[in-house]
Amino acid sequence: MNTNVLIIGLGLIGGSLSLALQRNPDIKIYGYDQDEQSLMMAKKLGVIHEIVNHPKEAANCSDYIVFATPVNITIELMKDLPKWNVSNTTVITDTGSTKKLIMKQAEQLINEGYQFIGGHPMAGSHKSGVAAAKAHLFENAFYVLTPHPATKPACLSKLESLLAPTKGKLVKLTAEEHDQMTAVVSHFPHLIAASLVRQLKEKNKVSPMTKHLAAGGFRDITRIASSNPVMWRDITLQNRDKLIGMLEDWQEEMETVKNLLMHPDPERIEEFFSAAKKFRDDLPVNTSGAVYTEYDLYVDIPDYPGVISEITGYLAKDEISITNLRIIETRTDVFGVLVISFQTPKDRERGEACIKTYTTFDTYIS
Ligand SMILES: NC(=O)c1ccc[n+]([C@@H]2O[C@H](COP(=O)([O-])OP(=O)(O)OC[C@H]3O[C@@H](n4cnc5c(N)ncnc54)[C@H](O)[C@@H]3O)[C@@H](O)[C@H]2O)c1
Ligand SMILES: O=C(O)C(=O)C[C@]1(C(=O)O)C=C[C@@H](O)C=C1
Repeated sequence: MNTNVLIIGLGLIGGSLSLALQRNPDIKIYGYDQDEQSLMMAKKLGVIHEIVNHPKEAANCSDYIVFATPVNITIELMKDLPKWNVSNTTVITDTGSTKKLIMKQAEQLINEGYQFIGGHPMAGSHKSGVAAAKAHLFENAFYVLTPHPATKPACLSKLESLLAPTKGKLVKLTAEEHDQMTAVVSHFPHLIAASLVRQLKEKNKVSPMTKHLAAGGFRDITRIASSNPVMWRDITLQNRDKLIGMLEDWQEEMETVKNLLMHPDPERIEEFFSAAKKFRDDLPVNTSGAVYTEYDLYVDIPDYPGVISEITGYLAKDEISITNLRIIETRTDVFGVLVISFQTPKDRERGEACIKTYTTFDTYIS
């Protein structure tokens, strides 16, 4: 017998979850999105099995309901849910990046007899929309669940078994713990990335060449500034108090940095960088999720038409998958640097060997 799942919000996360859940052939996915184009595309790409034009159409026959909408919208939809004729055995969850206000709203549903367990897969991208959805997005990433104290173990197990095909690492946290930790590793870094880009924008008015000098370093640290502003507006609003606390700590840290600059002492400056490097190098890089893990290969390429398709052609011939391609435009003479990202170190090793076999281009791993 089919297990019916209704996914509301068919963007990057709802779409990726839907694709991952379909690894279980018994799952049937009903999809709803307020955006008609996303809905049509989700169906066309095989991300969902069936379109519904209102959550009500599938809510009463669904074993699970997943909200994968921006966090403020999720709260609004949760208020509406009692009108959808949902069974008290249906497990309701969400994918929102914040948990405290969502769990506060869930309290009302739980008091009315509904089953709600908060969820947040700690993997994503700066890209939005169903076209960016990937079945493997959550593999090896932490997938946080925030059960309510009244949640029955059987209900939690039921959700855990639904999510098993994501191959995420399911962990339980309270909403408070979740929002504190994600403020540190996700929400605050997004504010800082946006601020760095805003600072560049201002400085660039004075020296318009500045932005052209932005190479790997600036691009790496600010990639997430290209994320969806509406999604980040809502996350920021919902985790405002934790972010204010983070900002106060940050201001202290910046005072320390200022001090290092005002009273320069080479040893202390080196120690400042060393302590950060040591901790960063020790982060668990072999997992996906909170730590960005693409494996980059740098290739010095001459500037002639077709060079990129030539390289991707060799990789395709040897059946080596890549996850991203970009060119660092720091050098305007005859060479540029092509950065090819792979999903695993093994793929990168094969990619490097392949390029060395077919070309004389220099390759580097940073
Ligand atoms: N992007 C990430 O990296 C990431 C990672 C983990 C969790 N999340 C969380 O997952 C949720 C979805 O994020 P996303 O990246 O998939 O966003 P997205 O913008 O790619 O998708 C959101 C989808 O929700 C739809 N939507 C908006 N209002 C709606 C409504 N009233 N009814 C139905 N559908 C509606 C939009 O049309 C869109 O298709 C958010 O709560 C976000 O905080 C995001
Ligand atoms: O990789 C990215 O672009 C992300 O921003 C993903 C990211 C994160 O901050 O790590 C963003 C929001 C989520 O709730 C979880 C993951």
